[in-house]
Amino acid sequence: MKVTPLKLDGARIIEPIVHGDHRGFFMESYNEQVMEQLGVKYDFIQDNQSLSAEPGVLRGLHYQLNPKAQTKLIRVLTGAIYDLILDIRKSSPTFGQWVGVILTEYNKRQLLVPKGFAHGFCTLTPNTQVLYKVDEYYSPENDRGILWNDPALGIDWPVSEPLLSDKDRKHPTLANAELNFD
Ligand SMILES: Cc1cn([C@H]2C[C@H](O)[C@@H](COP(=O)(O)OP(=O)(O)O[C@H]3O[C@H](C)C(=O)[C@H](O)[C@H]3O)O2)c(=O)[nH]c1=O
Repeated sequence: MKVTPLKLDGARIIEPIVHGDHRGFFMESYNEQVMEQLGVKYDFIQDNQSLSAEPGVLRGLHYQLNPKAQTKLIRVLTGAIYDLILDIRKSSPTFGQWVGVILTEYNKRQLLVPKGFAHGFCTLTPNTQVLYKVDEYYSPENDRGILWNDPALGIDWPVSEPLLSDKDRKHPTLANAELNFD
């Protein structure tokens, strides 16, 4: 397993070892001991899965407020996504900065999103299934979002008119978002 830090402190790309043979492949998609040896120790307690039927579906940008903030470990089971994280830690030198990565069923890359980040993705293929682990339970009362196309962020999404949930159409901009991350 390989861990590569991203430019936003705490965010990392995780690449598992893939054992290919004439039948296909096998991989340990998650191994707590190996992750801990690589300095990635989290107590994940919930697995999530979403299916997006069409390319151009955009889910995000989501986060949960403290004390229910979530670390997320995201991977793609089928299809491909442009996965994006936004630093919303007010004291961070990279506050308001974002990074996007391509996760696919073929590159098998995983994105580790620490607490204090908003997260979202845009699907690049039909029938895209995303799996992710979180270390805090879902908390609707602490569920918040930031507008996907907030002009102040200048996010370079691979789609201009995404398919959004009603909820995701109505999030505030970062400047007006409720934040409680140091
Ligand atoms: C997140 C979550 C949602 N739900 C229910 C609430 C709604 O009735 C339904 C769909 O929820 P939502 O529209 O928030 O799902 P997504 O738009 O895919 O959002 C998710 O995907 C983006 C990219 C994220 O990063 C978030 O973790 C997560 O919010 O599932 C649950 O029952 N448990 C949960 O943990």
